Amino acid sequence: MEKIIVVGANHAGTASINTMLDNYKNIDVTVFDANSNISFLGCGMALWIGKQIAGPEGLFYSDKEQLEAKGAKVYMNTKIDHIDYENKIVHATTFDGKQMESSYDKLILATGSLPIAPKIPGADLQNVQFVKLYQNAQEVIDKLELHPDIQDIAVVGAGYIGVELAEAFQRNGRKVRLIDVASSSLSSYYDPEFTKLMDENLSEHGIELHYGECVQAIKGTDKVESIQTDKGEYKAQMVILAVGFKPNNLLGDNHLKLFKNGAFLVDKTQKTSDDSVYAIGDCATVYDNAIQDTNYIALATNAVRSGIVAAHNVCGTHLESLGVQGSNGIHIYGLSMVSTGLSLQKAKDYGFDALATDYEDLQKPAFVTEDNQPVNIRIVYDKETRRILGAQMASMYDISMGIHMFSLAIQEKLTIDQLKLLDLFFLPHFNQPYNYITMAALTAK
Ligand SMILES: Cc1cc2nc3c(=O)[nH]c(=O)nc-3n(C[C@H](O)[C@H](O)[C@H](O)COP(=O)(O)OP(=O)(O)OC[C@H]3O[C@@H](n4cnc5c(N)ncnc54)[C@H](O)[C@@H]3O)c2cc1C
Ligand SMILES: NC(=O)C1=CN([C@@H]2O[C@H](COP(=O)(O)OP(=O)(O)OC[C@H]3O[C@@H](n4cnc5c(N)ncnc54)[C@H](O)[C@@H]3O)[C@@H](O)[C@H]2O)C=CC1
Repeated sequence: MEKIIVVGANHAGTASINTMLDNYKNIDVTVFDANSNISFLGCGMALWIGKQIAGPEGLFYSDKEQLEAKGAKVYMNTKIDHIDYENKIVHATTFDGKQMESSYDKLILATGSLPIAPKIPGADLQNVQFVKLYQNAQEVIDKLELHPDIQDIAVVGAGYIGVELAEAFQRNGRKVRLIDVASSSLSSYYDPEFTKLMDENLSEHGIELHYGECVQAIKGTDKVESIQTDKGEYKAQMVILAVGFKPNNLLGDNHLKLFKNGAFLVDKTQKTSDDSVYAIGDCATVYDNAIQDTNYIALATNAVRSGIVAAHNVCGTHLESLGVQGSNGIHIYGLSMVSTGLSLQKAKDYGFDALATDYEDLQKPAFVTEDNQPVNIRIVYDKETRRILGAQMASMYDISMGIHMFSLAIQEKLTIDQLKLLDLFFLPHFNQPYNYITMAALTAK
């Protein structure tokens, strides 16, 4: 019987374990996770802090018992310290400090990512918080409930986590300052024409924006009292550090080949440079269809799909990943923004001779007065090949489903010209006969 070990049972690991156990017999699956819980949906953290959901109960979709009921052996609170790749043995420390080892035929690394820790004085003060695990969210919430004197919260990093938490803390009644070195929020996902909409939205709801500011120190005696940037010092009784993720490659041991940011380099079957070892989720690279090359994009959606792909390959069915576009979305005070592929700025940074076509219109014909909102769309494409490289959409209307089509367009290497006459249905309840997608494509240079 083939012995498979999975290290890490969060989104990527759980997807691979379920796929193996649901589809294959005669396999022996052993799982190790250093944490006490699995499958926490981090996206729910902001909703929980902002009191938009009652509590964290619904934010888990799997656990040790469910995986064991399917036949896996699951060791929680058990950290793999070292892997002997030559003899195919993992060495672990259990929750009660005991050492154990286990051998494998195939190994799946799903060790995820770690929050980047900015190297600044004061980062070890009380109430300086990372926000990745369920326990992190619980700690923040406990502190907010127990310490009403925490009134000023500085959120460092205006990426996805920072923006979502800024809204959450403001909804929780706190004064929020959002600090980023970049000149806007969400700068790696959207162009300024779109981030402007988000930043106006945040400002209108009382979030104080401090962009183009570099954090130099967090100050206080035991607890945080203020945060110092190159442009000013701001009161803060809590500081959230959300400046991105780095791949957790600690088990690579100079044995596995790494991508430039340290992620385990994998092929389209999720196999690493060692034939017996696969890597999935945030610890691994992805194939990025927008740039048609290897890349690193940390998202739960990628984690789940890469887990499915690895599971089939490990169990003997050849399956290649289709690649990803980094499709993502955010919803802040009713404003929905979705994007896929490259922004115009990013496309240029990658060396594309890129153009963008923009369009703004109402979602539905003007005679529809109910729930009819303006929509902004930008489609980014390559000037020479006309290949669609990315798309961004923003509206107070729920335009989220539209971006999936652009995700597929990038995956299938469609051109902006093919989009011009694409059959898109029309019904006034939903859209316009000359809808903004068609119009953006038709008006592309
Ligand atoms: C606040 C927040 C909101 C987010 N919102 C979204 C969203 O809306 N949409 C989206 O697509 N993505 C979102 N993400 C990103 C998403 O959570 C990650 O991409 C996803 O968690 C990656 O899953 P993973 O299983 O690869 O890694 P991780 O979630 O990092 O899990 C890795 C697992 O490996 C275990 N592990 C690590 N090392 C060892 C070891 N040595 N021994 C044993 N076990 C080990 C850890 O305990 C952990 O359980 C969000 C993240 C956060 C923090
Ligand atoms: N809705 C979604 O899809 C969500 C996705 N995620 C994913 O989780 C991962 C981690 O999210 P984030 O931590 O928000 O990363 P991020 O990459 O989205 O944003 C990090 C931000 O920190 C800024 N930054 C970097 N160094 C800084 C410094 N020293 N000082 C101030 N600002 C600094 C960057 O300019 C950037 O705006 C990302 O891959 C993200 O896509 C997280 C939350 C929600």
